[in-house]
Amino acid sequence: KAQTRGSPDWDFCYSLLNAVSRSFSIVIQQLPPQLRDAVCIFYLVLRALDTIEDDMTIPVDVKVPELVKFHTRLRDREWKYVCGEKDYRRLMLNYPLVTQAFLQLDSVHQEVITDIARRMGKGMAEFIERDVETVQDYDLYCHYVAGLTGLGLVHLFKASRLEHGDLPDDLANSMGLFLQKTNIIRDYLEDINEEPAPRMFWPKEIWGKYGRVLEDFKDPANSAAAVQCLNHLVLNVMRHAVRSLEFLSRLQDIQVFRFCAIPQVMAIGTLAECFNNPQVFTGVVKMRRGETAKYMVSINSMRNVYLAFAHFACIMIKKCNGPAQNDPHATELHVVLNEVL
Ligand SMILES: COc1cccc([C@H]2O[C@H](CC(=O)N[C@@H](CC(=O)O)C(=O)O)C(=O)N(CC(C)(C)C)c3ccc(Cl)cc32)c1OC
Repeated sequence: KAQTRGSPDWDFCYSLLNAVSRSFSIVIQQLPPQLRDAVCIFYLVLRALDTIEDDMTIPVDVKVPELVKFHTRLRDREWKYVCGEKDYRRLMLNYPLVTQAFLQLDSVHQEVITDIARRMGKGMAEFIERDVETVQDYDLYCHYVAGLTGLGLVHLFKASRLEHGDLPDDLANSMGLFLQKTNIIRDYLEDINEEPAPRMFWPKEIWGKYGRVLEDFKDPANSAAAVQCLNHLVLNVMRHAVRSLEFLSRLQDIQVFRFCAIPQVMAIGTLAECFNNPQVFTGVVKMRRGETAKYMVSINSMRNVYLAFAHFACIMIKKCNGPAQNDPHATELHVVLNEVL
């Protein structure tokens, strides 16, 4: 194509991707060429939208219109909105380079990314003005910020003609909820200590059964109640595991499969670490580094995904039969885990 305004700086876009998504950028770069650039730009576009949503120094009356209008900026070569910290700030400062690359994508890919950015920005704006109270709010918020990403990716897979199977919205949505809810659970301490103002997404309908205010769980004296709340939330997210496996089982391209499966395996590994673990309230619980690397190379088949899911499900079942045996939700988790198995 005749480059009307200089060719996009793809090296810069991929260096930004490496900066903002650590291990995951490697998996994106292994995608087939007809999908790789679209996913790289989709990731950076969503990361920019997320950076605006996350920046607590932006006044609400400025942030809400910015989020709602974000999708109209995708074609504006001059637009940038400098906010956020560190590598995310570098993304926002250099955002016109992302726009230049976005405008080189196939028009179908541009349309998918624009539609998701529009719906996500609108959803984020809705939750700037109200908190996550009920479990229904929790599912809706996670649908907006993560489920929509899953839906958009399915459209990109189809447009690139790499996937032809039936990948319905509720399965794609579950892929997002499984990842987002896991992050929300894992990041309790990081989020509640956030300056200048914490933004918490734990649904009050659940945590309200275990404490008066979310901060109560930071107090070691409330550790038993905090862990019971944590286990209740792990049970809630594990309900999406079966749909996540169903989605993965329908994929046809091996690189698309790895791209989708690796984050899901990391998520259930994180959940197994977090379940019944009081350290969630004193530090950030992560999978052991060696385990992450092992799964990055070994997740090449549905068989290996089942083995990984079964491995982590058994870790949680052992906790249900051991230290968590008196936890009211451990019994129900046992049922959900047996479904996974
Ligand atoms: C079918 O759906 C998917 C299939 C494959 C991957 C993802 C999903 O996985 C990463 C994985 C990732 O980004 N991992 C990070 C670790 C971390 O940030 O915790 C990393 O390894 O650096 C992730 O976390 N999110 C962010 C959301 C969950 C909000 C969607 C994400 C953001 C943009 C895109 Cl294009 C994709 C994803 C999917 O999205 C649901």
